[in-house]
Amino acid sequence: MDNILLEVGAQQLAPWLTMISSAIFIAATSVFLVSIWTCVVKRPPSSSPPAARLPPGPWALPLVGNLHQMALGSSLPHRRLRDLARQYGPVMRLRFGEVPIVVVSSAEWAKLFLQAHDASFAARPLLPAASIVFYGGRDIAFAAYGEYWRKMRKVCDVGLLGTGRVKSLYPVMEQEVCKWIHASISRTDNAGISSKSDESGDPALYSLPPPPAGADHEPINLSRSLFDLGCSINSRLVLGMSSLGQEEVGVFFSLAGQLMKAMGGFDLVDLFPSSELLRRITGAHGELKKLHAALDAILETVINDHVTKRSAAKNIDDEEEEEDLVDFLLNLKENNEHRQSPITNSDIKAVILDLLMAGTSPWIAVVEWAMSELMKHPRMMEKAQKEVRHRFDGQGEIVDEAGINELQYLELVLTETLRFHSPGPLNLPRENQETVVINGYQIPAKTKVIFNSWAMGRDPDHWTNPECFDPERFLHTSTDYKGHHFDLIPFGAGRRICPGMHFGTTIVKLVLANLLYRFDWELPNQMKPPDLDMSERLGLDLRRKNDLVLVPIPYHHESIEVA
Ligand code: HEM
Repeated sequence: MDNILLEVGAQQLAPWLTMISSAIFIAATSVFLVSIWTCVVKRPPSSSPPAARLPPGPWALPLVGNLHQMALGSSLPHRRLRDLARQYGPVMRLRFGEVPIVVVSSAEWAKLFLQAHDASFAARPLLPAASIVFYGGRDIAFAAYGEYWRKMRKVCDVGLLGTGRVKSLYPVMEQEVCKWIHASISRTDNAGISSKSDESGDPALYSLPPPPAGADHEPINLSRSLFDLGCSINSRLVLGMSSLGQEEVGVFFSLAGQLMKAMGGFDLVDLFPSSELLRRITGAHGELKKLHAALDAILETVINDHVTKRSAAKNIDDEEEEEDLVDFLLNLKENNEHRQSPITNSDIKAVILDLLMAGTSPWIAVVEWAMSELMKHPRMMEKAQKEVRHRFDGQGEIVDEAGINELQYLELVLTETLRFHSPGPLNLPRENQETVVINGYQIPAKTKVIFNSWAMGRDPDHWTNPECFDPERFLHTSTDYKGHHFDLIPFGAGRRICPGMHFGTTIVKLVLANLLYRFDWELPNQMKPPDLDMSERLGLDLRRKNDLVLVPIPYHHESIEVA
């Protein structure tokens, strides 16, 4: 019955249903045709894409911009910027005073900026303080992207990597590390160190006397001691062939240390670089200028000494005279004398200061952090020591360059330290000369672009347990720090990648290998590994907040003597 009624009803409704479905069909077809017309016929030509927008970012106050957000909480800038990026995204817009800033915090975006658009971001903003220290940006790091920068960068690529006429630097490093171990760690002074390289010209091999019997195991301040080592290596590489006495060299490095501190400090003028008034009222950078003038005078002496020695060597036709970095720069100056843009003494001084500053502090930070992590993780310390001792024991060699490059676990420790404690957590900023559009975001010309390599190294989308120090995470991956894997860019990437990467990692491994080979290490005052404080402080580099103080206990090898 119900079925008959339904059937009758359906028959009566049929014409209506037909009419309704026809109407729906006509309406749908019209909508479809109209939308096609709008999309295809009325659509603006493809050469004018939808207007690009600025990257997202927190709201900014009129004068200070986003400074107040940076001041919130007690965390350091790289941590605060990571927290803000979690809210606003991996490419984020900020403004500090009058300086527009974009912060890049993910590997995907870093790859777009530093690979796909590398040429557009190959310049650096010349910060007012850097302009004073580096003679208006005549160094490498702050030089305008162009011919001069290319020429000076070769100083690093050729001079520091030891090719060309400049002697390989490894024997110098090895010698200085060896002396340092005696003077600062074993405290046996330099007595007994003999350098066979002086006699034979071979890469340096040294014999060490055994540590004094019954010597007390006193704690040493490894952080300060590493600074001394940095000074003596630099002194050999840069000032070594000048007539400066020990005292003058000491003054030079003390001034350089103060200059670095002053550069790392906060200055209002950096936030309003266009304000001449502010510059005058605050007497901006007074301290920096004074320190710089004192260093300038010493560097001028160093250059003059080199010039005198070179002309004396020419007179006696001494082809074999050893060259150092200053000679290399003086050669460059002589070769460019008749060109349109000759190289001046100020240029040479700028590059020397650059290499002293960029080239010392970061590797010291890496050694400090690596030793701290190994002290916190005794199992890792044991593994690293076993490897070094196995490789070098009884072979008559003391951690030579070929040997340290075979230390696989040490390389893993180094890589993990660079991931977990990127010494320059915000790298060095870049700047674009023209407006660039990347993935729909507009980056206006003259934006300061910051790469938070520290945040990328701890990005949970890329790393398992990112907050754990675990060297073995790199055991079965091809990921390295050389600028091809954008989740790990402690040396930057692209054309302005750090030119001292090889030099820096070599010295870190050399120092660590020596420390692990020759000593067992303890924390002072019966401190337990979990109690070791790992707080950070950010100056020019990310360092330990408190100096690392450790007790070295000489390890008695069966054979330390060089055969
Ligand atoms: C562990 C040690 C080091 C770390 C972590 C480090 C890190 C960096 C970073 C992040 C940059 C910026 C790269 C970019 O913009 O993409 C840089 C640039 C630079 N570094 Fe290093 N660096 C180290 C050691 C050294 C050493 C030993 C030297 C020289 C002796 C050096 C000289 C320079 C110079 C001259 C630049 C500027 C390059 C340019 O603008 O073309 N660095 N470094």
